Amino acid sequence: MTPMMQQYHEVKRGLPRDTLLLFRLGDFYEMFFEDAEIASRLLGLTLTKRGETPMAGLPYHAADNYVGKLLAAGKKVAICDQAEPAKAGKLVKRQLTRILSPGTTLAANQLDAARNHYLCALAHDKAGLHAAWLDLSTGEFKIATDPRPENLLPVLTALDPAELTVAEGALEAWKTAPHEQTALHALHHFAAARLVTDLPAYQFETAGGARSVMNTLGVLNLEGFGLAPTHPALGPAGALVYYATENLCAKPENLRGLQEYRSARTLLLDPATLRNLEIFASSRGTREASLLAAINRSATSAGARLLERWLAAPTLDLVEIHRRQSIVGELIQQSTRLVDLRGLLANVRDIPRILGRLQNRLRNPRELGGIKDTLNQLPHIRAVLASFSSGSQLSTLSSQLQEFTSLRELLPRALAEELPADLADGGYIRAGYDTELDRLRSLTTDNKTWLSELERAEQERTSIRSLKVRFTNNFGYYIEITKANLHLVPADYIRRQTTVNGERYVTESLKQKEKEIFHAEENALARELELFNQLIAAVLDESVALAQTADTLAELDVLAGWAVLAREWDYSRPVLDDGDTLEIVEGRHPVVEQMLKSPSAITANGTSQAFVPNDTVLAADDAQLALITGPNMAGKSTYIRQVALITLMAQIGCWTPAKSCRVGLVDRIFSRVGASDDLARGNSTFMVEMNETANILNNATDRSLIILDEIGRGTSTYDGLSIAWAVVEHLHRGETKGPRTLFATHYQELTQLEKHLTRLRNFSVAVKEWNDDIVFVRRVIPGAADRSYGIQVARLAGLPLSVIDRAKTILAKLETDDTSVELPSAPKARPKKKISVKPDAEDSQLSLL
Ligand SMILES: Nc1ncnc2c1ncn2[C@@H]1O[C@H](COP(=O)(O)OP(=O)(O)OP(=O)(O)O)[C@@H](O)[C@H]1O
Repeated sequence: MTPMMQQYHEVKRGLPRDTLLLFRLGDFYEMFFEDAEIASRLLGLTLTKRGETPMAGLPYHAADNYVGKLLAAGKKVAICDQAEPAKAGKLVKRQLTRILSPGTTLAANQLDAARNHYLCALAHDKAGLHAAWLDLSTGEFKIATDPRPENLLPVLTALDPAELTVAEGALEAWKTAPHEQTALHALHHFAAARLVTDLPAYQFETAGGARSVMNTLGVLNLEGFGLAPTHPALGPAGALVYYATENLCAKPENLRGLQEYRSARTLLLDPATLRNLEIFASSRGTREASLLAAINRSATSAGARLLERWLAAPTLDLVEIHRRQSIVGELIQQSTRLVDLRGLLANVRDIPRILGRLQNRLRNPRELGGIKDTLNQLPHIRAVLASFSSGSQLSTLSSQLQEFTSLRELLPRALAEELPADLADGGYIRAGYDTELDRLRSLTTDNKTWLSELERAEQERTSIRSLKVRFTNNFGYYIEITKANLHLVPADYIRRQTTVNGERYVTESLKQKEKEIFHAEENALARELELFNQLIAAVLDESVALAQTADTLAELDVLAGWAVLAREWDYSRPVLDDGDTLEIVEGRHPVVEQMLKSPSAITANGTSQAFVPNDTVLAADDAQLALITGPNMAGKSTYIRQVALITLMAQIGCWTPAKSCRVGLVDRIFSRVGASDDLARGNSTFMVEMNETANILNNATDRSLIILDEIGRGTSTYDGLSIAWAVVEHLHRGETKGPRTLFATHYQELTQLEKHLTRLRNFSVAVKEWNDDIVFVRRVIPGAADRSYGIQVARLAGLPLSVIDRAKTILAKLETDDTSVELPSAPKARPKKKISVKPDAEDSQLSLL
């Protein structure tokens, strides 16, 4: 084995398995053996062979892009660089620079700017679920523990980590847990869908975790973060720090602290609800048409990420909600200033991620340029904010923005106008900033003038007018003489190379000058680097203040975006309190409303359908349960979703699409909507529906908001009806109150429950009949619907007329028959009584045949 191959194997041996090693050889990163085969397949690189060794290479300057693709394919990539300048004939030292994995990458082009990027560690024991999560690109670091995994899984799902770490064997243990341990199965379900990295179990021990966390944060104890050293989530936190350190090949330098997340302080949105209500992604999996997209008007990526965090864990803190609302209110008042502010924010760069890279040794001149541009905006932003009334929430926010006077003066003075992406290119320090650098640079320019003068002088001396002084990377400087003039070449020329058209020569003085030029360039680059490092140090000295200012800017950005949104769509400020009512006057669905106005929804004659607003009144102890019936396509699902979305928007501090709205704080929003199946994991549509319903019935409190759409539809009519019925009764079971619930159904029979369940109210979505047609008016009105118009809607959908006619005949027959069933065993205070339900479909069908 060659010494270089030995070096390769030594590095490779130390890597975790499944990690591709990119080994720097000159201007290329090479991969060998199986790595070469995998990478050539994933990246479309040519697979070559040296001897028996398969290899594939990629140019080092394009590495970021290729690595991005490998990470996206779920691979981990180790980068091994040359640790000293190469010398001919000598094996250069090489060292592992960093390992990149989907959860620990920091390069801007490998991260979605508008999304947080979490690495998460999980451990489960008798005391419950312990979790830690870390966004290495911004330094956000949190832990949480909860005896009930169900309380943590919602927020973890919303965070959508790019990578998980668990103790070896944990995944298998969760998978094979006894069937009734549903929490463990949910945990397995959550983990199995992601990239999971196993770590030895001892990395998850609490005491060791506490030590490595303190060590990384540079603190002597965790009291400053309000955490005891025995907090069980310190185990996973330690595992995260260990894994990040391994990957960065250094301690992560940008962790700012450790915060505890408490589920009791946030509105929980369980995973099914996040999906059903299309909070972060639409049902098609795109961000477009999600609630997030509908309410995001941020001008900066840090703002977009903050909004994502607010939505993932809406607060239950009324003071905080009111603070956000008031700032939106102040901004709305001053429309021209709001426009100015947004213009300034658009020039704010991604400071949290820039700092993350600078602190973790990923440095290039453009990052400093980003800081410079942002700092330039600060005085203007503060000036705009100062023109709002003093003593307000906005002025408090403004006071958290620092000015960084000396950095703001230093960076524009030091940095050139155009910045290269690579330090090696040089030229990023402005002329006039440093006299030493200017002197070194002038040597280079002087030398270049010398070269052009040499060319002129040699042309004269030799009488060869085509004589040229040229430069290539391989040969350095030389004099080029064409074939026709070779007889004129003076004796002191030294021949170096023959080309197709002529010969290349050097002279002693040219060789000497070449040395001087290279030396001067090298010295200039070295001086630039020195100055660059001083600038980085000056920036990092302010890193804490910069990070705080960046947080404030992100907040301002989200809130200014909401002010624009509220103006654009005529939103109003909701009233939030700790009561348990929910009143919405003229509420609209934020996403559907925007879609109806989108260019694609505008018809050929230039009109678009307007969204029809509707009211809602719910109260835990009064109108607790709204049962909504109505024809297909009438707007039931839209209506119940809009209530949930308005509530959620209100609780993150956003204004809401309603004329007015009052929300008594909600601790959880649950939803069971539509039919989705999970066939890949062995669950039928009905099973998913029942799982989700079970979760709601087991976990809802009197403070929760529940929306249920067509419960029981996935099974036979009677089974479905009975289940729906029992679910309604269960939700109404409290003596005086229960969770605020909206229940949309096609089971007309359920409307009769209004007579027996005191807190149930019937509503329906009205339609108008026109001959045999129906017209949707989208109005929710009190009282039950009388029929479901399924056949008319089916006709609108284009079912063949013969089928429609036949269906009508069958329906007429079914409706003339009558049978009765007993009410299921009644909850107290309900007299036993018979109500009519549809006849047994099976029998009647037979008689029709
Ligand atoms: N208030 C409204 N204003 C305008 N358009 C609406 C309104 N509500 C619903 N729509 C439109 O009507 C369509 C059907 O609504 P939705 O899916 O809520 O009906 P549904 O009653 O739940 O139907 P089904 O019972 O068949 O599931 C929606 O796609 C939406 O575009």
